[in-house]
Amino acid sequence: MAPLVSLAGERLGWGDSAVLSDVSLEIDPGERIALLGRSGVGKSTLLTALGQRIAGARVALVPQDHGLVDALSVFHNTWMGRLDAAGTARNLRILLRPSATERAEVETVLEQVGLAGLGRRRVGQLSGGQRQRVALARALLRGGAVVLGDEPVSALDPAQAAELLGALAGTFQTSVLALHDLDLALDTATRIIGLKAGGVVLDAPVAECDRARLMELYA
Ligand SMILES: Nc1ncnc2c1ncn2[C@@H]1O[C@H](COP(=O)(O)OP(=O)(O)OP(=O)(O)O)[C@@H](O)[C@H]1O
Repeated sequence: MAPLVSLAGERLGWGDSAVLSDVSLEIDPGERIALLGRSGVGKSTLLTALGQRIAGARVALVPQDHGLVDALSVFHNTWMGRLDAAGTARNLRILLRPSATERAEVETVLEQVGLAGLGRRRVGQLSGGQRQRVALARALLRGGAVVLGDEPVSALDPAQAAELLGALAGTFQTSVLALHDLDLALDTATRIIGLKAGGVVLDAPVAECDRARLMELYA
């Protein structure tokens, strides 16, 4: 089985400045990877690099800042996940007058994230947790083989977080999710990648990880 993406001794960063050095890893279809490490260590940098390098698979993103347009409705922000599936004319028509089918498709994912009935609400009027759930709904509507998420459930309570990670697992075969909740990582991932001091210092199946080992990433 060919890996989805393969990095070999790569230096990752922004412009001339390296954030991570000598990064070597392969990600296979079906893996559920939790990406861990202290704030600023380079989790977003690695996720960005993976998003740029995964070829031949449809990828959905849940960015840390949610990437929403406040002035638009929940429906429109959710539909953005599908913008690439239609031409400009159809997208403009959907922006102005979505069909019953398109509304129903969006409502299905809004129900999955607990936002049923809020399609007409402006995103600017939502709470932080609701905004994060719109970003998750957009990824679910987009669908595909892979989801890359940057703290995708950080604004949710533990039960909601577990439920929505389950929804992602039900839609996407492969996931790479930066998480800060170690228990959630241990409960939901198949593999843990830990970053520290400019590199990957842990890359192991979840069965070989426990809380103490993960805590070393934050020491
Ligand atoms: N878009 C960007 N342009 C330039 N530099 C960036 C960009 N994103 C992150 N950086 C820099 O890369 C370094 C690593 O940041 P990154 O966001 O990857 O860490 P992180 O582990 O995701 O942090 P956090 O947990 O706080 O989100 C930081 O020094 C940051 O300033």
